[in-house]
Amino acid sequence: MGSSHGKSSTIRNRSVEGTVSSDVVEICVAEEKEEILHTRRWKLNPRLSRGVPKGIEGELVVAGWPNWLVSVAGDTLNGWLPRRADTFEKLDKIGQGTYSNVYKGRDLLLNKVVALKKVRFDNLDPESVKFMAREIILLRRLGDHPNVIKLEGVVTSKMSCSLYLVFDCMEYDLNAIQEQEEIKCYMNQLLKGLDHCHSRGILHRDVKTSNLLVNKDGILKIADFGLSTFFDPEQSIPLTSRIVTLFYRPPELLLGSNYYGVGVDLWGVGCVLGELFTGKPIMPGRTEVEQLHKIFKLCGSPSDDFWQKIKLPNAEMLKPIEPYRRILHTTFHDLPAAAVGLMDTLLSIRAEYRGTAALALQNEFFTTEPFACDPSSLPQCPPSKEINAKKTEIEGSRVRSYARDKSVRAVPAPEANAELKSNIDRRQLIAHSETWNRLEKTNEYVSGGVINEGTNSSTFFQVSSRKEGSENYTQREIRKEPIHDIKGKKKWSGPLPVPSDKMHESDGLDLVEDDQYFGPLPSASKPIDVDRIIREHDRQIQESVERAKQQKKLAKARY
Ligand SMILES: Nc1ncnc2c1ncn2[C@@H]1O[C@H](COP(=O)(O)OP(=O)(O)OP(=O)(O)O)[C@@H](O)[C@H]1O
Repeated sequence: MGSSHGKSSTIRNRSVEGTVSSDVVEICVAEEKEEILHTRRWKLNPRLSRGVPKGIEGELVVAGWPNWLVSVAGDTLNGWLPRRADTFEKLDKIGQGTYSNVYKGRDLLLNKVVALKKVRFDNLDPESVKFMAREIILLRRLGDHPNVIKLEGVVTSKMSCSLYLVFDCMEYDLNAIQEQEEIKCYMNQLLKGLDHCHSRGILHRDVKTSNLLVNKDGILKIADFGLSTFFDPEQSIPLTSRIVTLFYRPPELLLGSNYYGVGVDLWGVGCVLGELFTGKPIMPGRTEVEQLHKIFKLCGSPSDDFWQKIKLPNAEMLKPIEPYRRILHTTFHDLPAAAVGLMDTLLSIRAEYRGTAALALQNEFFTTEPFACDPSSLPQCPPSKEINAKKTEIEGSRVRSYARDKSVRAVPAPEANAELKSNIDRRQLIAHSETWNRLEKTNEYVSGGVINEGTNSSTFFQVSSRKEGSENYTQREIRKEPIHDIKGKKKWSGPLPVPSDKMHESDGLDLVEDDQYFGPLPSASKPIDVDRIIREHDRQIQESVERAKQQKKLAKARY
């Protein structure tokens, strides 16, 4: 586990409910600024980047790239031409993320089916543009690897002010799988993809089953690099600890470490491995504190020696009163021994014991029978992603069998929603801090084209409770579903206010309207009050947690 360096140790005042005080976030913001600087350092390193010689910027703009994108991702665009919107035909909607809608499309030039990820930008929010540009930079750096989603191109369009990322179109999400040979096959591909990312100096930082996509040939590709970052293998540059979807977040991040490496992704791989065997997330915490508690209950709590040596910001407050024994092997006694062996390594509390993706590929799990099957022999399980997208409205693809259980009753979970809100705000915050950083450092306002979809966060969490089963590792399950059905009608917004829930399903024509002209951007007229956003954010979470507590009390009193 990384140690705390310098200013991180000044982080304090973290409340037990998992809310974060503004000074904590201030430091996180500062660290994210460092991270962005780090990214710049990588960009400027001639070994890692071609850089944009003077004059090339002009050429890029002449080539049709919008100014705003050239200014933040110029070197990455070098050698690329923007694709015209009318060279694609938009077909069905096949997915929806917090920040994007994903459509199946046809590349009319190559006569090939592709996925078009339409990225939403908040109104007058150029920092979101920069955030997105970072995703493009990372994806281009990753290049072409069979197990990493390939960015085939970028499409820009004037009228709708949208940006589309073009990817290979994948047919399936990674569902629960029964056969060991199949799980080995997918895990093998996942680790190869991850090894490629790490060897290119990139941490994914959001490894989870829903970000692992599979095509009809059984090829798994790691997708969604929206939270990814460049990293320093020596772990000398601080990174934010507020990333990775909660269920898959490693203990060092929950304890507030800002110096971490490949271990954060390997922890996620361990969670995915368990989930593929059991069919549900193995540690579904609802808050950061509960997540850490679940981790300690399953993986054991660290020794006193560890707590004494560790200098992580939240360590003191989060140390369990009673130590927990590691019960991974007993909990998963039904699973093949080699699988639990690999989980045991990947789910090490100490990040350095998790090893690397390359080492995991040599694990006994892969070298003993039954061996991984060939991707081409994997069963082609219907439904396709289009059907899946529709099905998601009702039951959510990864928990289908679970949802069929009559005893499952969906109840809104304020804490879970608070967590989601927190995640959404976090990305927003990172984006804000990024701009703020630039404004402070260069005294320059971002200019360029604002892409405004008028939409914002648009997913919700639903917590399903069921009768406790024999497994002691999961009593509750949280499903993530789109708020909108496939026709774009709002289903249920959950208790949290969604800032803007307009959906632009009718913007399907924007891909065939005209070329890539972007007018000048309105400049940011007013600095963003990051503190205010953070205070408001913390207050909302606190309120949600309080409400949840009240509800629990009331429910107890009733029975
Ligand atoms: N290349 C692809 N082929 C098929 N479907 C895809 C592809 N890329 C994304 N999707 C679908 O769209 C969904 C959203 O995509 P993605 O996760 O990249 O968006 P996001 O806005 O970054 O989401 P998140 O909320 O996970 O951060 C995915 O869960 C997946 O189902």
